[in-house]
Amino acid sequence: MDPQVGKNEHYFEGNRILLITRKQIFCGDGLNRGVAVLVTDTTSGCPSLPLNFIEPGTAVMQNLPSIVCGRVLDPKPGEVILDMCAAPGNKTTHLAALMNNMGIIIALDRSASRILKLQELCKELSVTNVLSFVCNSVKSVNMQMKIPLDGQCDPQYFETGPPFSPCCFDRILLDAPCSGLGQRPKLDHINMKHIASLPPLQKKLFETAVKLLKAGGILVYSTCTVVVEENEGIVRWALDRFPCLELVPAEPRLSYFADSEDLFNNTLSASEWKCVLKFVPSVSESFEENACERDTIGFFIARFKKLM
Ligand SMILES: C[S@@+](CC[C@H](N)C(=O)[O-])C[C@H]1O[C@@H](n2cnc3c(N)ncnc32)[C@H](O)[C@@H]1O
Repeated sequence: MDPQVGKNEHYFEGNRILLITRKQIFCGDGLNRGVAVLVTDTTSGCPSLPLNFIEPGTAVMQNLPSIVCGRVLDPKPGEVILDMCAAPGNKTTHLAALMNNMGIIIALDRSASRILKLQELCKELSVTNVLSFVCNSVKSVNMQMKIPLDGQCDPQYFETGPPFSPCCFDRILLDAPCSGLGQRPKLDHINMKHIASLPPLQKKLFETAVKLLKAGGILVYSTCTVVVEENEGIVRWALDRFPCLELVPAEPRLSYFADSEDLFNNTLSASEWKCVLKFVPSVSESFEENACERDTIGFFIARFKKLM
């Protein structure tokens, strides 16, 4: 079993009994504690979990595609890993577990409050190989710097934080800021201007990742959205722009991923779309038997190898 526990988002849909009202929570005397909404049954059929289901410090709840993401990066003990948009650290801590706490993970995020959460999570889970920094990852490379040969896997070299010299990471996870439209519906939050601003930011982060990656290194790009411009569009752009990159199969390939060519909007060739993993929420199937095993949030994962 993965060190972390996956759960799909349909857990939240179903019948519930309201035990404490919103007004009582926010305008009350502060004495209303405990369960506010009792879930009696869910559309997925998944049972609701008791509050103390997970002993603190032993595991983290994550959706299935997020767990697959760590497996696709496939970090090895002793390697130097960069997690470019790391907070609150769900994937970072998974990577640390996969590395048995050996090697170095540099975790960056531009949100100071979220980096604090990442640090708390690392402490709670006894993660010891993560160095975290508040940083705009677009600026995490300095092309003038050179990594000393003996600094290749030396925590001291990385302790001072970004910017780093080019070509100093074995593997990089770019779990990009995205529109999040693969998550549970949050239609009231959709802002077209914000969505349009994301691909340019994703491209800048990607470009920095390519510079920071060693020759022979692995770069995993992921989002929790279903927007083509943020997924296949970024892969197309990256393959056209960086001849040093090869799209390689994202594995493990689970039966959950959407396996139909038309889902990829002709942005990728047939051989390219076979390499990426696209998870699609299959709402129409959610009442069928075992639906909760196949259904996931919308998620996209692509794996690249830097050839030179
Ligand atoms: C999808 S979330 C990351 C989730 C995280 N990987 C996890 O599994 O817990 C995207 C993150 O990107 C961060 N972010 C957005 N723009 C950034 C930038 N320019 N540099 C670094 N982090 C950024 C956000 O603060 C947010 O925490």
